[in-house]
Amino acid sequence: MVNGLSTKMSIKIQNLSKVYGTQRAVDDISFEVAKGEIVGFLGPNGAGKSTTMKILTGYLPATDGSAEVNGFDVKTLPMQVKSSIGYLPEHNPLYLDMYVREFLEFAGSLYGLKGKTLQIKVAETIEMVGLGLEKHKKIGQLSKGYRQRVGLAQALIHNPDVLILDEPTTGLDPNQLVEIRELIKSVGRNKTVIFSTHIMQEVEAICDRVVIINRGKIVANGTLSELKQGGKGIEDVFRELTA
Ligand SMILES: Nc1ncnc2c1ncn2[C@@H]1O[C@H](COP(=O)(O)OP(=O)(O)OP(=O)(O)O)[C@@H](O)[C@H]1O
Repeated sequence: MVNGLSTKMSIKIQNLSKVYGTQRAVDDISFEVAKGEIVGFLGPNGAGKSTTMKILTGYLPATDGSAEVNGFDVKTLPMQVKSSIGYLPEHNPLYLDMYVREFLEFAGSLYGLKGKTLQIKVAETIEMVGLGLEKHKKIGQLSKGYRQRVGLAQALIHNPDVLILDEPTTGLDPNQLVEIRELIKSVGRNKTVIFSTHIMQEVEAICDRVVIINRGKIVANGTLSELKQGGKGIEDVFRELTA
């Protein structure tokens, strides 16, 4: 049992590889994320985190191996995978000219929500991510932290079981950082979350477990206490494994 939920696997990656030209960006990796877990996906720049996440979300095809979300294979059942996940990409592409509410209505409509159900879902999600005071603004008028909230809202609009967040707190000021972290933690109470980050305190604050990737290979997979055995800090562990 993890977080009181069953240990059914929400994410299952087996012998996954991605080759770009001559570069093996992801090299035969395997790991699983159980239902209800919050897993930190760590690794230095260029380690293969975004590539793995893009394969999981169906944005990129794998070269080899398999990836499943909620039991659905990303290659053979991409639509089921897309409706099971909420994805916040690293460079959170938003339509700056759209109003917050308008954008979220658009995002919800892509998942087949319409009419009253769509309106209710948009209103609930705006409240959930704390966008209430900013909801009448255009996205281009929002601060970076609030744009991230819009990104999280579009990831949550269809109430997915699994959240895949690629560096959700990069570039935020310390106040926004704490707020977005709290938000991830609270929405993660009843969802499976995998998120990448370079901030080690974040890992300590949010994660049940950590997977570390280096040069396309998994170099660690365990709970924080397992990785920190011997009294080491998570930063030391990270540096030793990825130097
Ligand atoms: N479309 C692409 N074409 C060619 N090479 C790519 C492409 N996308 C990523 N790469 C390369 O694959 C490797 C892994 O990149 P990826 O973006 O997955 O790393 P990352 O761990 O997310 O890095 P960061 O922490 O900097 O975001 C890098 O060497 C990168 O240059």
